[in-house]
Amino acid sequence: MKVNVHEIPQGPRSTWGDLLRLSAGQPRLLALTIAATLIAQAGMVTSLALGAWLAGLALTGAPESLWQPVLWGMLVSAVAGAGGRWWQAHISHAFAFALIETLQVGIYDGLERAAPGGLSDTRSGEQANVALNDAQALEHFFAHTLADTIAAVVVPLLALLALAWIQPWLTLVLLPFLPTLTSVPFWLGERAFRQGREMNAALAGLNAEVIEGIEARREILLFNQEAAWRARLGQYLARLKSEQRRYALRTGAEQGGIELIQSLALITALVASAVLLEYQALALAQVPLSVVLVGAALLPLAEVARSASQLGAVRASAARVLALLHQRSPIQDNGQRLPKDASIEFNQVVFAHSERPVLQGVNFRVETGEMVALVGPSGSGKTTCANLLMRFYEVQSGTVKLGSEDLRDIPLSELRHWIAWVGQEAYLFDDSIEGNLRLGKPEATQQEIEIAAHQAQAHDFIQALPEGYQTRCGANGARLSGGQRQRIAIARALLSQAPVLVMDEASSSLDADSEHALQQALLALRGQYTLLVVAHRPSTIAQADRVVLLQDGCILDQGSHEQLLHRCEQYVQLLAQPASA
Ligand SMILES: Nc1ncnc2c1ncn2[C@@H]1O[C@H](COP(=O)(O)OP(=O)(O)OP(=O)(O)O)[C@@H](O)[C@H]1O
Repeated sequence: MKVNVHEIPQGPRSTWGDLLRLSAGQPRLLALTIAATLIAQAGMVTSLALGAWLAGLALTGAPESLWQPVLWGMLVSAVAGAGGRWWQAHISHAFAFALIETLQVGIYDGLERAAPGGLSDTRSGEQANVALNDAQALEHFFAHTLADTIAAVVVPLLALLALAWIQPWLTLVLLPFLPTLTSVPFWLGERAFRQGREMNAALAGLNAEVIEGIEARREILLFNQEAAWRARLGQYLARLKSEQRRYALRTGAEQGGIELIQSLALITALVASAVLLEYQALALAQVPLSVVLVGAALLPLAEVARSASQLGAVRASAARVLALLHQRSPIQDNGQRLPKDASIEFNQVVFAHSERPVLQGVNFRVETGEMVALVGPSGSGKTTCANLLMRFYEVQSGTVKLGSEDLRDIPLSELRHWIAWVGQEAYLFDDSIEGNLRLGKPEATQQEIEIAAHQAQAHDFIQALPEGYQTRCGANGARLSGGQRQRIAIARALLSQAPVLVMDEASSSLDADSEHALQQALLALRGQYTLLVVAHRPSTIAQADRVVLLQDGCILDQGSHEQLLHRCEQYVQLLAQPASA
């Protein structure tokens, strides 16, 4: 049985509860982990207890016939303990990895639900930190802390019962120390959580800074900012160091407290044994065994208390992972209807980014098979229209329709089948060109791939590359030119066979060949697809059946290129500005 991570209840009170519920999703592995931990601890304690018992008997002249069976008993239980320890290492990690796998899937689902709007304020390095470091921090909790805690209840309990059977006073003198010992991590529990949270935040900030520095290394070099970047890294490192120091000081104080209580308990038990010996309430032969049982009652608890003093960081990691698991999608996906055709309609669309108005009552239509160019000054809201059509964001009022159906009534997966999107900076994976194209249709035949590449005017340049379709693109297509990247992105979109193509034309300048090839590609697609192009180049705009001119989030005019040239002064001015249309 696997727990659905989305069903885990929300709220700060339930961090540990949520982790326990998650653990219960793997009952077999959890039971085996506990069993292995118990065998490991019981084997070790039994072996020591038998040795101590034999030593006690030897003090009073035990019969030699006992030696051999007891030695065998010690050997068997020591081997069982060692086997249990080996099995525990194996099974506890299998248990932890099964849970981490569930969590990782939940984390990626959460990141996907939040993308691309919900996490725009979170740096990718911080998101990576949750997906990798925080999830791994929980591995330690599942693999070690959980089963050890359960064993730390069972083994000391059995040891105390055995001690009570030998001499009840020894159990009684130990009793007050046990809850005191286990309560140490709770004394500063909230502080540990706060410190863990700050330490994780500092680490995530450092990760984000390093990743941003790697991504922007060209800009850092070009603007001579290496020293400034190193100084920023230094600040993040200093913050991390100070948080780690604070965390280590508190952990150290807690561990010192644990050592002290453990020593006091041991001293009390030894003094009590001496007094009981004095008053002949304890036989000399029982002393070694009692000492071992006192250790068996104290040590597992002290061990768990010691590892619990490290749980602040684990709880902080858990809180971040759980927050991501509970991340709600800003987009509701409960539509049931299918588009009737490939037409697009914006009807009185209003949209704001964090209360900053972007679109203010936008109306326009794109008929099936028509090519419409969305133009306007930078920041006028063109890309936002494309994002709303892809339902990356939700309109605040008005409607966006595809095939006469409100987008909110169409299942998202269906919408993605109907609309293919080519962004300004479409991401290419560090895979072969063919691998990148297959993202559009994983099961595509070589012939389908080549037809799409032909349509996107990409086939010839791909063939000319040393390894053709098997050429690696480099991280984010670094080995290709801007024009080549965009043509591969178009081919990938065409391969998906969606009848609507939304293209955010690259605003950066392209070389003449690439520009010509892109124009040819668009010409070839005209009439076959419904094309909505966020256009920046006069050559693209001139190809469109109609042009929609946006300014400050409103439609200023719409009509054919020629009509606007004749009647709209702002349109003429916009076209006159180089690469800003
Ligand atoms: N994630 C965001 N958060 C806040 N504001 C945003 C966000 N994305 C865009 N904006 C703002 O919304 C407005 C419209 O942006 P949009 O990208 O739609 O403009 P555009 O017309 O496509 O510009 P360009 O031609 O420069 O790409 C701009 O003022 C921009 O600053």
